[in-house]
Amino acid sequence: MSQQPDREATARHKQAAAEWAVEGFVQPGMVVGLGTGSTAAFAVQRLATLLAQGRLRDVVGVPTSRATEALARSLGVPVSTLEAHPVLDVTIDGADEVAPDLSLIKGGGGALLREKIVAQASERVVIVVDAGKLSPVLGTRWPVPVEVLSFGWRSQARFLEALGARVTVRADAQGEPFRTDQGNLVFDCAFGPIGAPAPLAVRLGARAGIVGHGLFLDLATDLVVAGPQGVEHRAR
Ligand SMILES: O=C(CO)[C@H](O)[C@H](O)COP(=O)(O)O
Repeated sequence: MSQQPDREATARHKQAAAEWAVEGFVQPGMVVGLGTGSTAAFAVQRLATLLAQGRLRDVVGVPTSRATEALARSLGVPVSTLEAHPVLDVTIDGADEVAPDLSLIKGGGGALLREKIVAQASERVVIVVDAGKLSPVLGTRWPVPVEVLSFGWRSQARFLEALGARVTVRADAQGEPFRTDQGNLVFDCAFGPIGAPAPLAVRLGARAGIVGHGLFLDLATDLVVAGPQGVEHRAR
């Protein structure tokens, strides 16, 4: 079987989830966190369409990355900052892996730190995914991205290996070390299935030099997942 139809179906499901979330959760006058990645991009596009059609008004977006900011601006979605809007009504963002309790692995696009800051400032965090992102246990499908300061990065790699991770320094399309919007490195840390993500998150959060990690625990309030059977909404 060719891979192409699967990719097309996945893209359709991402789009369906994102559009459902925008239509279901964004109201006139809201401040909306704009996630990063291909699924979140569908949400930004839908927001732009509804604004252009006059079916939504007075909405302002707070982007989670430079890429999302550029996309929103190019589509005419008004953008602002977390400094100007420290409390957001809702954020719509994608994820790499979603466990049944709506804990997440995020950061496949490298925007994990800003995504978590924006999510923590949001009253509602709506995660939009295709059904292929669902997982019984975090770490089964995806490594945990960890954002690391360049200073002393080898020490952080050793620390992460001591925690049981197989560490890969993320590279960009040119084969150079990938840099986040903050200029930091990303280590993709394959722990395998993570039975107890909360203690791991505490260890990662306590380590100087680690500036962020992709374990998003107790943050998502809603999941919108689309697959061959249609769109499903789950609230935590
Ligand atoms: O966390 C993210 C970016 O840092 C993305 O939301 C995540 O990687 C999912 O991406 P996509 O929607 O392209 O599958």
